[in-house]
Amino acid sequence: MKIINLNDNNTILNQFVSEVRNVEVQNDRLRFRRNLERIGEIMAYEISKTFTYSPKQVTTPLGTATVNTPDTEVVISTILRAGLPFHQGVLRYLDYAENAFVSAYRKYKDTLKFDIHIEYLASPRIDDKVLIITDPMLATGGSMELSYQAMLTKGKPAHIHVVSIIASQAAVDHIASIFPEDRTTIWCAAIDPEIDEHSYIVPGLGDAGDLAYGEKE
Ligand SMILES: O=P(O)(O)OC[C@H]1O[C@H](OP(=O)(O)OP(=O)(O)O)[C@H](O)[C@@H]1O
Ligand SMILES: O=c1cc[nH]c(=O)[nH]1
Ligand SMILES: [Mg+2]
Repeated sequence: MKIINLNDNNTILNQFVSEVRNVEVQNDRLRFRRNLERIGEIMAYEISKTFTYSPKQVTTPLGTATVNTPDTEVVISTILRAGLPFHQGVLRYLDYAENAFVSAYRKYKDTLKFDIHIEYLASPRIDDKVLIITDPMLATGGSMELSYQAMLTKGKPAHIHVVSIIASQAAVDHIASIFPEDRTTIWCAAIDPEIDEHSYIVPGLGDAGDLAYGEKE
């Protein structure tokens, strides 16, 4: 399994990741959502390097040009809520992609214990397509695991890109142990060392869904 941490190279991506983490900046919801989108745009560009391409003829006003364009069939799937702006960023570059939406939320039994509930799935068939599952946060990896299982009711993808912004080391290890080894790539912009007793990533950024859309009741 390939694990690609885009933080290994210094690019402008670091600025956007710094802003979503920063308590002085992250409460500007518009900027927070836009930064998730911008990171999604960069990730889409990086992932596009793995697609298959073939030459096509394009008629210009002055002649004919040959351009290699992608042939890969892509489904972009997102995990509600925090995945929405991230998904939007990825979709902005992969405009021919199909789309899927899964809801996953933590239902707390007490302040520390919770189950993850999947209640909604809207997806096309995914057989033999490239599945990109977007979620900015991978804490325990539980939401990603259950969302992927839900997606499998729609077929068997040719390849799975698990795309996040901040992943805990534990989540990366968990996903590497359960996703198909030869057909999965994990992309992230940071791997953080810990999760706390509430299963939040440390240092992380806090609650991505609340920062994007406001607190839940
Ligand atoms: O790896 P996990 O331990 O499952 O945690 C990560 C999940 O938590 C966040 O969603 P959350 O449950 O907060 O829902 P929200 O997007 O509606 O806020 C995040 O977007 C992931 O889906
Ligand atoms: O650190 C975390 C964990 C779960 N959900 C978040 O938004 N952040
Ligand atoms: Mg949340």
